Order: sequence, then structure tokens, then C-alpha cells
Amino acid sequence: MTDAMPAAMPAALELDDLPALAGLRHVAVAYSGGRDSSVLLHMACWWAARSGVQVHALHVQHGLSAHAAAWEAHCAAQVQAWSDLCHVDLRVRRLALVVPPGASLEAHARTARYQALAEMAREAGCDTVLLAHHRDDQVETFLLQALRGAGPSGLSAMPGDIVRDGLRWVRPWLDRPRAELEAHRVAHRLSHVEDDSNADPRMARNRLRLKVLPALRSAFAQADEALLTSVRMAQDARVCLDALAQVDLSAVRDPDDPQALSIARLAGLDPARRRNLLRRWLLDQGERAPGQSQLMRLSTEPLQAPDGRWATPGGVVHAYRARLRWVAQGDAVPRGAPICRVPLQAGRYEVPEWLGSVVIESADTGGIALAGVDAVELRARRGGEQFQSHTGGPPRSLKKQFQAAGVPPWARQAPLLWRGDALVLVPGLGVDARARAPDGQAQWSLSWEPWPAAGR
Ligand SMILES: Nc1ncnc2c1ncn2[C@@H]1O[C@H](COP(=O)(O)OP(=O)(O)OP(=O)(O)O)[C@@H](O)[C@H]1O
Repeated sequence: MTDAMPAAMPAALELDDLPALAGLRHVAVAYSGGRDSSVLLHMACWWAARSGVQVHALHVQHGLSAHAAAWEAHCAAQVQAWSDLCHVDLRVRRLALVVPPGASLEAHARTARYQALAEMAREAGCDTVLLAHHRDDQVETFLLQALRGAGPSGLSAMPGDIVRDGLRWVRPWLDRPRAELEAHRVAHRLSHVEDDSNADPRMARNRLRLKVLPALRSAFAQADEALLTSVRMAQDARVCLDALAQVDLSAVRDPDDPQALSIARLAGLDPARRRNLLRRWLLDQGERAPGQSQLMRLSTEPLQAPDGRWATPGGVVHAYRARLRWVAQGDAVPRGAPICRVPLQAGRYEVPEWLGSVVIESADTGGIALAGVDAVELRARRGGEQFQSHTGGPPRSLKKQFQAAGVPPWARQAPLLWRGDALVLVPGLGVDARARAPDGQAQWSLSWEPWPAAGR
């Protein structure tokens, strides 16, 4: 371990390799204790010793390796040694990862790591986090994405500077090869921990780094430069495609329901633009990146069969009466939502089990009589319910009534409101004619307001 901070920085890296530090008073460094982040922390500390910046080293302990505690101890000792020379402290978050069945351990650990880094950075009062990814990491990411069949978005690999979750994430060394960082590490005799999982051939990135890239580089001397050029072009393409999607979205949104798309307008675009727009539309609503085969189906099938449902990774796309609408799984009322009661008195009653509120107000017309049972019950559709839309008309099945009134499928999951054995309110259809009080008589108007998706 090197405790000394040299007066000048002799190795390949120069101070201007960290322009992100300019003007900051606090900076966070994601510090795994590995080779690259040890160099990054060293550089940040070197800068801090001269400028008075406060450095916060953030270490996430995934608890996945038998050596995790030893790595944490190494990080603590290194930071302790450097803290005599500049303002640096260490924050550690120990994770207890529970990987959902079927999920990738690597992806799950990455998401949890970034969350933990963000929390620690905020606690430390930092708005900038430095990450030590370098050019070789960028090339690997590009190739891994290409091997998964990614489009311009995935092929854009890692951004060098991005604001996410209210924090600025900076990777200052995406143009620097691993060898330069290694030269710096050796020149300064920086000690580090070696993650044994980096040699595990079960991980695609390791196979690529250890087997494929050496062969590729020996066969194509300019492989890295060429692949990085492709990354930059993919980044440009992504920006342009996003801009085009915004233009197309504003033309294709349904004028009566801004969350929905007009199928007729969608059909007016050529297929590639349709897929680009659908991808952006889904991502903007919080859906995960849809695959190409899914986009192929969504861009053609609703045009031929305008009523239907298509499962997406995190929800369902519904087509109904010339509109396309996506509903997130989390926005659907859970199966088996319980029977809930609210008092039959004026007020707004939030019903979290049903993701909405019952609103009861006194009224002169269109409501239900005050007399009788003093509560209404929210119950799920069970099938066989009958609804009478107007006085004198026959009660008809809910399905027929929904169709007649054009209530779209995504609005048919709302609870039915019952007063005793009488169905009194069906959201989307209104108050059942049999339950309506005569005009002018004191009565309660009832309505159901689903919570907006963003507020859930
Ligand atoms: N456990 C961790 N705690 C804090 N930061 C981490 C951790 N793991 C990774 N990082 C950050 O993400 C960057 C890239 O991670 P990656 O897994 O490629 O690196 P590594 O092999 O763990 O370590 P290094 O990059 O330090 O050699 C690291 O350089 C570091 O900035």
C-alpha cells in the first residue's frame, strides 16, 4: 500500500484526466478496492490534497464472496492511510441480496450496487459519483450488447457523464485503456484486492475478456478503436431516434387519451418508425426495454386485429376500439383484492387495496337513496352480474353493458360497489337504474377514482 502522495504525478495519468472534479467541494468515488477504482481513488485523493476537496470513498459489500470482509478491511485500511494526507472518508453498505427466481445474479447485484452507491452519495452530501470504468470495459460492454442482439440503445454502452436519480455519474476514463491505469497503479505501488470471480468462465464478460478479446485484438490490430467508433455512432443514432420518436409520438397520441396511441395514426408510419415509436412509448411509461420480436408483433398485429392483448415484460398492451394502451402489472388490481367497506357518508375514502378512492357527495339527481344500509362494499367482478343502465330497460350482463358503452378493457378492473345485495355503482357505467333515487329527493352521488399510475 502506498501511503505517500507524490508532489507530482509521474505516471501516464494526469490531473486533467479528472475534469469532473473541477469546481466540486465534495466528490464520491465508487471504490471496490479493485485495480481500477484504487487508481481512481488515488487520483481523487491526490487532487483533494491540493484543492481541499472532500473525497468520499463508497464501498458496496455484496456479501457474495468469502473474501468480502477482507476486501472491506483493505478499503478501510487504504482510506485510513490516505486520510492523513487529504480529506477522505469511507462509507460502506453491506447488502443482503435476495435474487428473485429466474433473475440474473449479476444484473440484480448491479442494480442493488447502484442503489447503495446513490444512497451513500446522498448521505455524504455529494451530487457527483466517479466510476472507474475504462476503455476496455466500454469495448466489452459494446460486444456483450451486440452478442445479445441489442440495437443502438444497448450498443451505446456506458455513458461518460449522465444525470440519473438526481446524481451525476461520471466515468472519466472511458477513452483510457486498462493498461494506462495499470501503469499508474504499478508506478505508485498501489495495492488492491483481486476479485476471484473475474476469472469465472460462467460469466459472459469474463469469457469475452479472457478468451475472445485477446484473439480479436491479435487478428485485428485496430479492433478497440473501431469498436469505440461504433459506440459513438450508436450514441448519436440513439439521440436521433429518440428525437424522431418524440416527433412521431406527438402525432400518434390519441387526442382523447394522451396515454394511448391511435392505431390509425400508427398505421400511417412506416414499420421501422412504428417500432421506434412503440419502444419509446413503452420505455417512457416505465416498461423495460422490449425485445425486437415483441416490437415486430406490436407494430403489425394491432393494425390487423384492432382488439387484443399483448404481454410485455412488465405489463400488457391492450388494443381496443382503435386505441393502444399499456397497463403496468403493478397498476393492475391484484388478483383476489379483498371486499372493502366504506361508510355511506359524504367524503373521499382511499382504498389502497383497490388503488383508488370512493367519492361520496350529497346530490339531487343521479344518486342513491339515503335510506337503508349505511355502508357500501367494494367487490371484484365474479361473473354473472347484471346492470341496468336506464329505468325501464332490461338488466343486462356487465360484459354486454361494457361493450355497449365502449368501456375499454383496462378500465373494467375497477371494483363494483354494492349496497347489501344490490349492485349500486359500476365504474365506467354509473349508478344502476334500480338503485337510483328519484330526482329531487336527498341522495348520495357515488364515484370511483382510480389513482393515477405515477402516484402509486
Ligand atoms: N463493490 C463495489 N463498491 C463500490 N464501487 C464498485 C463496486 N464494484 C464496482 N464498483 C465501481 O464500478 C466500477 C466498475 O466495476 P467493475 O465490476 O468493472 O470493477 P471491479 O473489477 O469490481 O473493480 P475495479 O474497477 O476497481 O478494478 C468500479 O471501477 C468501481 O468504480
